[in-house]
Amino acid sequence: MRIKICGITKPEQGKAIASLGATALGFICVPNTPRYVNPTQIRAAIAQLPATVDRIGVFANTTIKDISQIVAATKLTGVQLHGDETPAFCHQLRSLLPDVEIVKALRIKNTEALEQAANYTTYVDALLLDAYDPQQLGGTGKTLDWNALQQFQPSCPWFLAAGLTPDNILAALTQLRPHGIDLSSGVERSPGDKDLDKVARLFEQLRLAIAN
Ligand SMILES: O=C(O)c1ccccc1N[C@@H]1O[C@H](COP(=O)(O)O)[C@@H](O)[C@H]1O
Repeated sequence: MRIKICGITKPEQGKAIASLGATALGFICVPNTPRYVNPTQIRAAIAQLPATVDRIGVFANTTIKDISQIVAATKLTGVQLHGDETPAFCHQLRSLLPDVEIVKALRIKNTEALEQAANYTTYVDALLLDAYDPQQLGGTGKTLDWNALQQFQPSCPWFLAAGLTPDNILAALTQLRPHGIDLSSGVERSPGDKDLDKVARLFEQLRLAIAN
């Protein structure tokens, strides 16, 4: 299973989280949000990472030009689209950046929102399910109704996000079998300041999940 820790702002924390076992790190490229990092900060963090760790930039409601410039400047391996990007936008982005992983986040307000998934699967590498919040695009710490996701089986890989923590990850994974998980606020002291003890506890819990 892929394990993505998102909202990295400090290079030394990114390095430590990668060595604890994260397969992907996420960098928030959405200006005016609390975990925002600019391309210089992303480059500094990526310089500390082994090449095997995926580096995903999180964007929302911006232009293809903006995304492609930041990808070129930072060598991100993937982009997560966390706003209202359409399937056509994903298709266009994929044509321009064929070697970059595209993850479309769906912010789930109700069960109908899950039906959008099928419109994206042809154009993206993976989907990501996050919670809907009227004020914040992401990093809300709100959980999804895992029971309502039991039938969610898109034709592409998917990540479960939304309020996952070391304390609830086992419960989530007993109900669902996503291809990946994504955590941000659940392993933090404050926005953008990751708590390495919480990250270590997450990996202990995941080892338990694999053993059972
Ligand atoms: O984390 C942010 O600040 C953020 C800002 C804008 C778009 C997305 C953002 N974060 C994403 O939110 C989810 C879940 O976060 P949490 O675990 O509930 O705190 C995660 O995919 C982040 O990439």
